Amino acid sequence: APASTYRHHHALRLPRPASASVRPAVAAAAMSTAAEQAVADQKRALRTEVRRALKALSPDQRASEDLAIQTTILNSSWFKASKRLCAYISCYQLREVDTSKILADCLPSNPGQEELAKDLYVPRVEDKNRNMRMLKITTMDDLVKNSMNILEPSPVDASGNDREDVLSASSPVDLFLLPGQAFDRTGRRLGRGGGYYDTFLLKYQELAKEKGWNRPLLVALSYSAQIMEEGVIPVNSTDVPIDALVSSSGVIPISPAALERMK
Ligand SMILES: Nc1nc2c(c(=O)[nH]1)N(C=O)[C@@H](CNc1ccc(C(=O)N[C@@H](CCC(=O)O)C(=O)O)cc1)CN2
Ligand SMILES: Nc1ncnc2c1ncn2[C@@H]1O[C@H](COP(=O)(O)OP(=O)(O)OP(=O)(O)O)[C@@H](O)[C@H]1O
Repeated sequence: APASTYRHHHALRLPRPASASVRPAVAAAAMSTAAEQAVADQKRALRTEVRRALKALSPDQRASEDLAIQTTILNSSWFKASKRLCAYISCYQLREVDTSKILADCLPSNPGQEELAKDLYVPRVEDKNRNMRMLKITTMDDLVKNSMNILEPSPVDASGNDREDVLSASSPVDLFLLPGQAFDRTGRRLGRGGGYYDTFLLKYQELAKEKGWNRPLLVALSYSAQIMEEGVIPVNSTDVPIDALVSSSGVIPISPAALERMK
């Protein structure tokens, strides 16, 4: 059943060293370095495999999946009801599912229409030490290309004011739209290997808990070629499970929260 699988998301499906089985109470975070290394190696191999599969997609195939995924999201009640969200700025060269129509829908289209817009926060990488912030933008003109060729907001706006950091905001985010390399129907998500999103999501979830906020829905956007069979994606204790997946075939709700909020 999806719900129980979800709860056991962090179970490591690897042969464990004998020492681990005689000490079953050992915390996942204290797992042996060898097991963590095996997971890291398996992740790297899977990323290479998926990168190859995505390169084989024709531009037409991609465009049709990009349209179907974005249309599903834009027409959904859960997206329409979201007032504040964090989303990624898709990078075509990295073969990420396009988010441009969704971003355009969130931003105010005309001056004076601000009240119809959603609050939109997008990632900015601060350093190679897994530090990423989510900063508020109000127009696509707020974005500049970084050294990785991904568009991201400058830390200050045109008037010289610091952009609002979502972790300093006084109200919660309703929805996260997440990128990734591979996903499965139990909620596992494989990123690009920087650990940026897992680190950020953990920080956000700690803040939400402290403030007594509802948890946001964590929704990943996926080409069909990125959806893996159960058990293929290796996970460790820092991987944050997703609530739902959107592919060109529609929404795949996974967590109890998604089953409740996305019907
Ligand atoms: N659109 C988008 N923005 C994002 C992310 C993302 O995955 N997608 N990130 C999520 O973390 C952060 C940036 N992290 C990134 C990590 C790796 C690469 C990248 O170009 N990786 C190459 C391989 C590089 C290598 O192995 O040397 C690749 O994946 O092909 C880009 C961004 C924040 N912003
Ligand atoms: N919350 C965290 N605290 C400390 N280290 C972390 C955390 N999250 C991830 N890491 C570390 O970051 C590195 C990359 O992690 P992993 O391979 O899971 O990234 P990913 O899922 O591909 O990336 P992302 O989360 O950016 O999508 C690993 O060494 C992992 O242990």
